Amino acid sequence: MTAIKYELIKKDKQTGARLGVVHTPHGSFDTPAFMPVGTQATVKTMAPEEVKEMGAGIILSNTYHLWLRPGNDIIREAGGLHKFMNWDRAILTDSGGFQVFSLSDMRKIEEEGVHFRNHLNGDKLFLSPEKSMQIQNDLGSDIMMAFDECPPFPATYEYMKASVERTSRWAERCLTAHTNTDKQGLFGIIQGGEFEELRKQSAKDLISLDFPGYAIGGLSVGEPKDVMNRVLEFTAPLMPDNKPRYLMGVGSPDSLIDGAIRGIDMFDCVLPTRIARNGTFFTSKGRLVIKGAANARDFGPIDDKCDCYTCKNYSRAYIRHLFKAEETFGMRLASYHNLHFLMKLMEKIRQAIREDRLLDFKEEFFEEYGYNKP
Ligand SMILES: O=c1[nH]cnc2c(CCNCC3CCCCC3)c3[nH]c(NCc4cccs4)nc3cc12
Ligand SMILES: [Zn+2]
Repeated sequence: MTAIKYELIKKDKQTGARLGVVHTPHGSFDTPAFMPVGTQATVKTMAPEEVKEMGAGIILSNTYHLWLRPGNDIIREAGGLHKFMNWDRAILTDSGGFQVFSLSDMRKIEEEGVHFRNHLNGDKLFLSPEKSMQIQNDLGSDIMMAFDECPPFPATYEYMKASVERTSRWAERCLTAHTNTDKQGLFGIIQGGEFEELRKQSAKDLISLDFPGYAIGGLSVGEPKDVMNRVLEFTAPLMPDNKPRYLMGVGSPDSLIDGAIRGIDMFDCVLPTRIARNGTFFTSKGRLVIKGAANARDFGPIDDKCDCYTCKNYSRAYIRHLFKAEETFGMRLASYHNLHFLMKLMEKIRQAIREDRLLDFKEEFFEEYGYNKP
């Protein structure tokens, strides 16, 4: 059987949303799904058991970081990333390319690959489609991402066209280099910025290579949300109906709902754990910054609509104290709640698709969250 299989359960009658299941060698997960990010082989401050109990069937880890530290050789010798980090469900690794574009300013893109400097010690480094496949193979992830260029936003049509054509050539090289083991699935990444012609060309090139799944790249890089939604509107329908669609780097609660409505199945974003570390919480009534003085004597939960461990056992006053005292337990409680909030949001989206009422759900959620406020 191929490493990755997508099972389409049903389509929402109101929108392009679909309910599905992705099957991997390390178990299956329901879609639309949010995938917690574990950049350096850990979902920051969370134990794997906690990530499991909040319902995650897949997490992400980062090829670029793990290649540099501790090194893909050490992880291979440890028996692979699942064993190394004690996570026995699915893992998706990115190609490492995006970090090169977002972390290292010193870089040179050539046909062969990308030359750049190690952001930790300044050493000269080189990453190519073949090198990326070798590292991901050593990590042993269930879903690997093709090596692509995520162009800067905005970019000229000429730059974007040349970039899309190179990304398509790199995708073919990834497929050739990919050991095509039954263990690992390789996803192609559709680029093209906001240009419909280029998105069509990128999709056509990649679909002809018959990947088990596809991602939409080049978004959530600073463009306005209506631009992202417009690009999704004409890009998602270009993608095979019977394969997973992964929107990279998204996102905030409104973007998760808007992405699901346009037919996206998989999402990843560093937001929930990143904002948790400075005491910002997702709640049903919008974001809450816990350090605000108003919370000093608030003995209620972070969110009275939430049933997570944090909200069942600790008050806003206590959590504010932990952050003011720089106690790391505060970051754990915040990470747990924020991840749980997004996992619960995805469950509500899946339920709304089952009931053919995703647009109604969006209205209700946006109203209560405060997205409709001017
Ligand atoms: O075209 C793309 N190609 C490849 N990766 C992309 C990513 C990284 C997705 N998360 C990877 C994770 C792997 C595991 C560790 C954490 C990242 C993107 N992230 C964003 N926006 C969010 C952004 C985050 C930072 C700057 S923009 N747009 C993205 C576009 C691309
Ligand atoms: Zn909670």
